[in-house]
Amino acid sequence: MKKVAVIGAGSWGTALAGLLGENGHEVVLWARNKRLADELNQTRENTAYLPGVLLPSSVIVTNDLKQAIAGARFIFVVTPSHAVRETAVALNEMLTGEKIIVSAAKGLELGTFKRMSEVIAEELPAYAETIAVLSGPNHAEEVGRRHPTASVVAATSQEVAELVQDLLMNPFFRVYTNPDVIGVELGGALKNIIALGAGIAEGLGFGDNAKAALMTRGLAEIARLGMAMGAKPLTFAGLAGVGDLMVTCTSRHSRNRRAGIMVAQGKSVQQIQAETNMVVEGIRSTLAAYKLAQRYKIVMPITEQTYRILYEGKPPREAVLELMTRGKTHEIEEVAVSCGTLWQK
Ligand SMILES: NC(=O)c1ccc[n+]([C@@H]2O[C@H](COP(=O)([O-])OP(=O)(O)OC[C@H]3O[C@@H](n4cnc5c(N)ncnc54)[C@H](O)[C@@H]3O)[C@@H](O)[C@H]2O)c1
Ligand SMILES: O=P(O)(O)OC[C@H](O)CO
Repeated sequence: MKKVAVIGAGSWGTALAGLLGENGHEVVLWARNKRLADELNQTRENTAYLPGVLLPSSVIVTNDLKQAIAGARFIFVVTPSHAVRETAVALNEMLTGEKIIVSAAKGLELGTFKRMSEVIAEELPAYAETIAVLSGPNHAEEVGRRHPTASVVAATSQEVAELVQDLLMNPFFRVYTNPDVIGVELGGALKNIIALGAGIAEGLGFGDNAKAALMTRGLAEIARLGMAMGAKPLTFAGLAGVGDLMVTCTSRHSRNRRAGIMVAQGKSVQQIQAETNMVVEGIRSTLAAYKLAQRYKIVMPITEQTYRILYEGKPPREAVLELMTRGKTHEIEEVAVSCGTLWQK
């Protein structure tokens, strides 16, 4: 049994706290909102973020960060990505002793365009070597209901990755390790952009062909940017790459896909954010990836069109037409580029 703190009581933090509690660990879940913490302690159900799932009685919920991390060997950071830096800053004043920090947020920081593990390492330099990243096709709604799920833990230290793997593994949650932290994090952040696109296509009334094309060509551009940023191409063929891309583009649970449908219905980013209490990470990631593509001089047509729809008000049908009528290109050569062999070209 290990002491674990889970920071963030949204859908994913709540599901992870439940999973860790069921695995027999001593878990404290931190909720920003005291009312939510009190309600969770009493009813065990997070009606706002994970209705229908009951937390095991072993999980304690608090809105006192110091209490949450007291004695914890493992700290899961599960806030939305835009709150990860402020969370790490707050933790920095409190952390002492050996800790493993697990980043479970899927996004890129606006302005710096840093990955979440980079943000955490910057604010918690003493723990830079013991940061792990958790990613993969993992909807909280299904993990909370013990549906068979596979996930991946990335860390530069194999020992750290295996400690987190051992903590999480159980008969319904299977965890793999991967040393490619950059690839695992970028796969999780960039797939949300393609999910927005898949939702837009769905909202426009297009069918499965369009979605399959978006997913496949989306993966090619994720891999292109990822490799330019130092990721290993094969990671994108794994759970944090194609696995997460498939689930987020097709699942009824996907917030990014649902937001894309709303975009196709003519709603603005502001309207969508006002209408949902849940984070839609792809909205910020689209802006970050669009800027990163310029910085690394990578062609990312789907990301670019998604950016133009979200941030410049381009009509979605115009964006689709532009994607479909781009200059001719060669799939195999591009796949080879995605796989690294022609990367120097
Ligand atoms: N929901 C999933 O299935 C899932 C799965 C894997 C990864 N993730 C990732 O986990 C992260 C959290 O997502 P979620 O689905 O749990 O979010 P959510 O939308 O369900 O809940 C967000 C939570 O964050 C809190 N929050 C908002 N702003 C905050 C701030 N400034 N400081 C602290 N807390 C704040 C909210 O009060 C709420 O409890 C995201 O990066 C998401 O991509 C989610
Ligand atoms: O599918 P979304 O957009 O809800 O994102 C949630 C997780 O990243 C799925 O693994």
